[in-house]
This record gives sequence, C-alpha cells and structure tokens, in this order.
Amino acid sequence: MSIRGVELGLRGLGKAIANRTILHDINLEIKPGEFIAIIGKSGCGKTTLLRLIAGLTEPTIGQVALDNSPLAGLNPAARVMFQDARLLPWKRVWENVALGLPNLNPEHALQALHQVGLADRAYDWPLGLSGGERQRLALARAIANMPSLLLLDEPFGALDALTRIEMQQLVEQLWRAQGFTAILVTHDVEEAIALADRVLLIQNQHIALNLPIHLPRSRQRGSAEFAAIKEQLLGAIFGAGYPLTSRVVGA
Ligand SMILES: Nc1ncnc2c1ncn2[C@@H]1O[C@H](COP(=O)(O)OP(=O)(O)OP(=O)(O)O)[C@@H](O)[C@H]1O
Repeated sequence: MSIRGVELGLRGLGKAIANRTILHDINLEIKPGEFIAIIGKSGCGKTTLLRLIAGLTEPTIGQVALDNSPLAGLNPAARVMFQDARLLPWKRVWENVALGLPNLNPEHALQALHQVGLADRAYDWPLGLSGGERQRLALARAIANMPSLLLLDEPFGALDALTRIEMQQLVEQLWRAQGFTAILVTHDVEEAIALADRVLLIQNQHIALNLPIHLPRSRQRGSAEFAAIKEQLLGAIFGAGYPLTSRVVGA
C-alpha cells in the first residue's frame, strides 16, 4: 500500500457557537494514513470537530494544519460520508458517483462501484437500493477520486448490525488499499476499537482520552484484549455511573 494520506495538525483549536463553547483547546497531530475514531456522548462536539477538519466551519480560535499548511476554507483533501447517503434519486447509480466529482472519468465511477461490490447495480435507480447498498454507493462516491482524507460521520448508524459489520470491513479494506487518512465519528465503541489506530474521547469540550489501540489488525471482537479496551473506554465515558448493567441488576 502506498501511503497517500494527509498529515493533520489541530493546534489550539476552539469553537464557540452562539456564545457557547463547544470545543476548547483541541491539540492533536494525525499521521499520514492513520485511522482515528472519535467517540463521546451525544452533543459533545464530535460532528463539530469533523466539520472543522473538513473546513465546513471556521474555528473560533486556533488552526487546522493540512500537511503543515494552515487550512483556509474547504479542505481540498477531504471527502465526507454522512449517516444518510444524500443521493440524487433521478440519477442512476453510476451518475450519483460521477456527479459529485466534476472531473471524474465515468470509468472511475464504475471502478469505484466495483470496489464496493455494487458494479452490477450501476445502471439502476438509487430508489431500488437497500439501506446498506445506499451506503455502499455513498462510500463509492467518497472514494472514487482517491481522496487523501476520508471523514466518516456516523456512516453506519442507521444500518442493521450485520450490514454494519460488513461495511466496517469494507472501509478497512479500502483504507488499506488506498492509504488515505481516515477519521470516523461513531457512537459505537466496538466499531471504534475494530477500526482505529487511535480512539479519541471528547468530553467537557476537549480530548479527554487519546487511546492508541495496540491490537493486531485482524481484531477479534470476542478476545479478552478487545473486551478490556471496551471496558476502559466505557469506564471513561460513564465514569462512576459504569458498569450500567450491574446498576440495573442491583436496582
Ligand atoms: N449550528 C448550530 N447552532 C447552535 N448549536 C449548535 C450548532 N451546531 C452544533 N451545535 C451544538 O453544539 C453541540 C455539539 O454538537 P455536535 O453535533 O458537534 O455534537 P455530536 O457530538 O456530534 O452529537 P451527536 O452524537 O448527537 O451527533 C451541541 O450541543 C449542538 O446543539
């Protein structure tokens, strides 16, 4: 694999919205080709952090550096994938890939569809696709131009558990093949551990935990090591309120 991913620096980054501090003093260096997962309770600022990295919103203070140059405006390296696929229903599947990318060769659209296992649906309408297939299409659109940064905002949140695991494996496979830097926002602690080199926990407006995952890439969800990391992360999120199960049992 050739590493083509961007290097990112978040330097003293802060964001206030309507006079309320959402994020404060965020400092982080992300290596080229690294896979980062961001977790934290609802409303803690995960999407806001992703939007700052995408250049969709400006920091109130501090800087996002892209390969050591300050980012101004939209991040040219980034493609974003959201929880909803945001498809154009009046365009065929392959056109949905090609349209988002004005300079894209239609052959590349077909190739991207092939990479996500949707080549045989290229000439169908998106309305006929299942939820999982719609997200495959969104993923094809995101990777078709070989981005050097892929930002994933809870992309599998609406999928059933089995499809979700299939999609996670697909993202990992594409990440290995293309070498982009990946940042995944998720509510699913297992998803974060399964995919990431490092898991960040956002709490109290900043990065409360920055945990490298030293597991082999063939991660076994049932393994004791995996379970121990999950416990550590859930403990950090819920503090004294965890473990929830024993609380419920003892109630
Ligand atoms: N445009 C906006 N106007 C006002 N408040 C906003 C705006 N965007 C975000 N916020 C607030 O900022 C906080 C962080 O929002 P953000 O969407 O980043 O959280 P999140 O961690 O991604 O949440 P979730 O996990 O529920 O998606 C929330 O309290 C939200 O209400």
